Amino acid sequence: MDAQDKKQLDSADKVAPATLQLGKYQSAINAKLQEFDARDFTKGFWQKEASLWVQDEAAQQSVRSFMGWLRVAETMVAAVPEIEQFAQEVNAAGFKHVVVMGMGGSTMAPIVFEKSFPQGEGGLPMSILDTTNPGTVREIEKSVPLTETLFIVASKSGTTAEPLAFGDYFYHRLQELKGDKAGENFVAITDPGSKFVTAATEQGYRRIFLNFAEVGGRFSALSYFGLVPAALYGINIRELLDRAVEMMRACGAYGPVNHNPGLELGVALGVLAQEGRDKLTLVVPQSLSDLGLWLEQLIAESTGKEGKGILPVAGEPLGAPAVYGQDRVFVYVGYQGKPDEANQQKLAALEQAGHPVITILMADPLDLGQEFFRWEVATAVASAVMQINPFDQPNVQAAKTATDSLMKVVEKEGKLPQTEEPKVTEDGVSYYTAVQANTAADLVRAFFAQAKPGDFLNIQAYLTESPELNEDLQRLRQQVVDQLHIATTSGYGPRFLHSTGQYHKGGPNTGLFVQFTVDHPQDIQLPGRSYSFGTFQNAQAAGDLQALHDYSRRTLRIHLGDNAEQGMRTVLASLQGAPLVGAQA
Ligand SMILES: O=P(O)(O)OC[C@H]1O[C@H](O)[C@H](O)[C@@H](O)[C@@H]1O
Repeated sequence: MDAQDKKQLDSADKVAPATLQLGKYQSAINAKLQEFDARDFTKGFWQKEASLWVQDEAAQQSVRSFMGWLRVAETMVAAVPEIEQFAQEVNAAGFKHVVVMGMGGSTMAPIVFEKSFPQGEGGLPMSILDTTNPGTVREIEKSVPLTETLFIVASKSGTTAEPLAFGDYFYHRLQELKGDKAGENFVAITDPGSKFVTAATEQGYRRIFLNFAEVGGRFSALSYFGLVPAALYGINIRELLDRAVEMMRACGAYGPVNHNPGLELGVALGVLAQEGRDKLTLVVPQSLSDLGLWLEQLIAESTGKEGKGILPVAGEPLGAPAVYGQDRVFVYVGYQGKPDEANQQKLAALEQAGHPVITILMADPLDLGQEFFRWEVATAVASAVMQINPFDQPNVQAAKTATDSLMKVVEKEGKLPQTEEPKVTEDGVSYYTAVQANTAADLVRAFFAQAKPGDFLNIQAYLTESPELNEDLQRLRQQVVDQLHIATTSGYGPRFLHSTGQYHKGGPNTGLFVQFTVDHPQDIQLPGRSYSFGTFQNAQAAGDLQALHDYSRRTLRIHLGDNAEQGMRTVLASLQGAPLVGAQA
């Protein structure tokens, strides 16, 4: 063993330990690891050899141009003083709150930071806005002291419709309060040369952080997109990065492949997916409940294309072996020395029953720096096993294009077009789907009767997130897992459009999609535009539904009227009485 091998092994010993209990899949995974070893895979990986993923020249060019994340943690170590100084300046200027506004990769890491860490010493409270839902926009607006709030508009491309709308809305509000000094309260994080740089400069933004063109959104947690909000929230970003760099060394090009934490995990996930274990079911303690949002985007958007993919399943209630099909791999991410008895016992039973179970135990939340990097490598490696380009999202655009056409109609006619008649309307709730039945209960049952082993349910909630609604959605998921034995995922729209939405349209056609929409009696008008947040959100729902239909997906849209909670209760009540029965394989 030479010095470089030894250094890499030392780093592998220092990172959070992972245990991979792979049962009967171990031999296939070992064989793939040996094959990769024989091909010098890790060397090629670090040299950005695009042929490891794809053979087409244009796709190879895309792979090569989005591998900046490999070294971004190291690069960002040098930027720590600049970011920390900025955080001090913000404090000194008297700011009391931070709101980060953006979609997908531009806000997922801040969401994880805010949920997984306590607010740090000298840090500011932080909220994240990543929805066009007028109820949520209003809640955030009411909960912060506007003139003492720093608004971060985060968008890599600088062209994403939502962050630009959030920026416009709050800039206008601040102009009402501070006149031409509004820009003092605004910060941009974007790529060099984006159109947004010009707009933010014109609006007198306090600061514009330029990120790196070669770092894709979902691989940007350890760049300015994650680190500026983290520092403002009071997280020790130097330590976070040091730990990420340790993981980077452990995942290096030297040393044995089976001691390379990212490679080992990625090969396991890729081979398991090929063997039909393609539902990566994440289990976490409550304090890490939002890690799943970040992982969902990374894994679903990177692997969910060309009819293939790994489906991340986050936030699903963990059950006994009898409720699961043969399509799962369970991954527990938690903390050393913090026993999580209930989950651990269930996972032990699942392992006994032959399900693959992977366990990663961090020392404390700062180890998330490591985990971001481990999972980025693992996702890229799994994509190589599956022979797909992990860095594009070819099917996300479909929903955006359909939404844009609908918004053109709104601009002309003042409202969204009515495209489809409901199959059933009961108690103010309307149901739209291709299947036939006369009552709401029968229609929903008929929709679920299409479920086959290996399918999954995806709940799409274009609603105001609330604890009550979260509980209702969990009940629905629980019923589906228990009675149909299929995986269930759930997301608030439009957040998931920039995350798992890629898999929904680009992955295998195994999804049953239930979309919840609502009227917005208390809407918010967007300044300088002919539409409101509520219309925008409903156009996004309708646009994605259109895209799902274009990809021949099975959908059920449930319009809850103007009271989401009440409508949801009606829907859940219609599911009581008899169990749901799916189709045979
Ligand atoms: O950061 P932005 O350019 O605004 O992009 C935000 C998000 O939107 C897109 O739709 C992509 O699917 C995501 O990968 C991306 O993270």
